[in-house]
Amino acid sequence: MVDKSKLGQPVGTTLDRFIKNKQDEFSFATGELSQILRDIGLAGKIINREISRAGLVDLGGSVGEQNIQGENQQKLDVIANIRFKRALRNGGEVCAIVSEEDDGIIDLNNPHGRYIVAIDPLDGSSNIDVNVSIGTIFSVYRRLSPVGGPALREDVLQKGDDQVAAGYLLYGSSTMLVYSTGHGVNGFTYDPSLGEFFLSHPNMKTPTTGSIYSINEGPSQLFDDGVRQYIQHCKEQQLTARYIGSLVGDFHRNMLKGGIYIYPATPKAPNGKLRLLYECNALAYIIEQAGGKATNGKGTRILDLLPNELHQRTPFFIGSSEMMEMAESFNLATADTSPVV
Ligand SMILES: O=P(O)(O)OC[C@H]1O[C@](O)(COP(=O)(O)O)[C@@H](O)[C@@H]1O
Repeated sequence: MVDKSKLGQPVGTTLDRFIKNKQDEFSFATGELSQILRDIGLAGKIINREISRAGLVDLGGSVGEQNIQGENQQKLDVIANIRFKRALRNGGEVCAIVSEEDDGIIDLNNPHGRYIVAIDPLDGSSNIDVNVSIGTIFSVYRRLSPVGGPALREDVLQKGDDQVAAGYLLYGSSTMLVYSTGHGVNGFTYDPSLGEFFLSHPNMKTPTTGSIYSINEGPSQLFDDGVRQYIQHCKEQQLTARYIGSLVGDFHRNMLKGGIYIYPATPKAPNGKLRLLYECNALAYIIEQAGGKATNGKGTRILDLLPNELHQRTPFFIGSSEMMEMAESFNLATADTSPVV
């Protein structure tokens, strides 16, 4: 029975208070990581504002240039990239970031910062003009090189397992910030009237199985036999095909409801489309913290992949644990032995 007296009331704990309470639970915590999460939350609020008025102030459409990935940069891609860099520079804890939108390592002029951030400032941005959900994806690592000097390649080319925090913002029918520092996953919903994120999804867990499979089936004739057979299996089981084509939205829905998301390799794109550092690592960290799995479809955990370049891509299989095991059983049975990374 719904308690009607509570309907419409915001949940009490703000993002700031939650972060502070968590920090107090760890006597060794210095507050630096907390500051980074607050900075990301602040930049997220600004991006949320820009997205919600994009159609009114000519922020839709592309800037007429391509990013390092060869993709058309949208105006909001550029704005989001600037906003996150500025927030993290001003916060002072991050010495460098790597971004899906930039070629190399961006030094933030905080040589004493002990953290690195990898970010996709606005994922799925080709959907902006048609008002579909988009997102920001981020990973936080501790730097390996000595504090005081510039960040090095080894600082940014760490395994997903080395993340100390990761998460995403989803700009959807409501805006959410979901993150983990390795102690479970918590989700916060933005109340625009108060300008605050409130804890709305404490201790998120993904169901062990579900009824949704998400894959762009357009080029399915190019997929490995295993992937094609798994899709056929999903159809025979009468699972529901759901694919927005905007990773954060597809991921978030499946995490809440139970499902699997696949972006496989094709002969033209032997490592798939999605970027290990900016997209896959953070979501793999979140799904594992929520009880699910993420692999490259050939038995290797995403979080075990050691990147050797900033913009490296990987085939991506992520979701509920039982569905992942089933998908891998098809894919591995027909896999060739050539390495995928
Ligand atoms: O159109 P496709 O090939 O299915 O790809 C969709 C995927 O590409 C992405 O849009 C990549 O995002 P960007 O274009 O922002 O890099 C993901 O969000 C999405 O899951």
